[in-house]
Amino acid sequence: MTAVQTLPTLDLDPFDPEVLRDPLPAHAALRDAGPLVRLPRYDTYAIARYDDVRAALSDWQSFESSAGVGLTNFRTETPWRPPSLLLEADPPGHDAPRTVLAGILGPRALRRLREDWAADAERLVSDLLAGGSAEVDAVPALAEAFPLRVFPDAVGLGRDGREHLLPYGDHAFNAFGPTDNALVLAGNADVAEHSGWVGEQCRRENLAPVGFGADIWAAADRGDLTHAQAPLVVRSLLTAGVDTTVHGIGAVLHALATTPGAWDLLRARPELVRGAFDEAVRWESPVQAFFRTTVRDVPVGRDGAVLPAGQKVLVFFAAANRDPHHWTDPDTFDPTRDPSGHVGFGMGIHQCVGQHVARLEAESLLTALLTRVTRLELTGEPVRHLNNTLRAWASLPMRLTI
Ligand code: HEM
Ligand SMILES: C=Cc1ccc(C(=O)O)cc1
Repeated sequence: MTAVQTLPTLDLDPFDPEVLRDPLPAHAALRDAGPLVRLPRYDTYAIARYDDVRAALSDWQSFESSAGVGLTNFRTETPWRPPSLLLEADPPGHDAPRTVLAGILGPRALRRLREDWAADAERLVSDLLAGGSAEVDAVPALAEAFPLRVFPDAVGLGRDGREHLLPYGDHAFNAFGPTDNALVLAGNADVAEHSGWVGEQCRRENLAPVGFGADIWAAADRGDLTHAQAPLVVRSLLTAGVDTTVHGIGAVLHALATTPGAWDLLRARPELVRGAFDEAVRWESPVQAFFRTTVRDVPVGRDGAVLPAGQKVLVFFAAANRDPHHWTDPDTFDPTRDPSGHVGFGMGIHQCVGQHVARLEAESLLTALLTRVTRLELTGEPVRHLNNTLRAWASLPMRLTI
């Protein structure tokens, strides 16, 4: 057994802005250091190798989420908002909300949206190309515009105030990091306003009679949830379901514009579109890492390392998704790769319950673009949007040639 003081140690700050801007060297250093690495900077630990990340995510009994999946330990510190009934819960409490959302967001339930979202995507792309080929910033014009056009309607939100959604989610994802870091402090000024608006939208009377929100409240009427739980489950959709897909779509557009031949390949082989989105989620990992908390002394890896009970440990989805011991040529975006097994949507009981929504949004938009656009290329330097948890683009200057 390797005592904690002899564990590999890195004086690494995963939330340093320069690491957030380019995390790849830090991820490689974490993988190379060992299956379990001490990060004394935050009195925490890191797991970055694919096999060990997958093992930790699959062992919720040893690695719990109910102490929070950020650096804050809910056992000893006050969360900034009431904990999520899914993300920050474990069985048995996690079970009912998860079963309800899995039913509402499952592939079958989404069939009714496929036609509407395809039409919405075609309208958005047609408007962009009304004057022929176009030069756009693909982040606001496509990556933000399409999810914000279809998802709030699918949830059943009213028309007003939707501009709160992105900044609310951005703050929520920052708040999984250190609560005293610059990104969190900058968000604190407006979080009450954004959070207040989001909370209001989760009330039954503010949701449309048809949509994911209404479905959640109907589940409460059936007794599958309590009525007290319903608004928090709606809040999960609003927290997890916007910024993630915006940055997932940003990632796949950037990947397709910068990988020679990829756009032509998808135009010739539209059946590759869904796989290409998952490959982008693997390659970019819009959600980089979440914490777990050890319930008992847990062995990690096969060299005798043991993580003591009660410790926060950062589980790096992004580092696992580029582990050369698991993936061939991991740093290459390859739309013909079979990306199954990637942990960009997590793994195990907390694996993303909205992944089918994300795939349908991406597929709808990409299909509309591939039909009309013969060439997609960058026309300027992309600009990163920094966040403690999200890997994101602030700007993607592009030319869409028809
Ligand atoms: C590209 C888009 C997305 C990415 C990369 C993503 C990523 C993830 C990841 C990594 C997890 C696991 C968290 C953990 O293990 O602690 C997760 C969970 C979750 N996601 Fe997603 N997500 C995306 C889109 C969505 C959407 C569109 C929704 C809602 C419609 C959603 C709702 C959720 C919820 C509620 C959970 C918690 C599940 C549970 O704890 O049982 N996500 N997501
Ligand atoms: C993957 C991110 C995520 C963020 C928030 C929630 C939630 O609030 O339940 C779930 C997932």
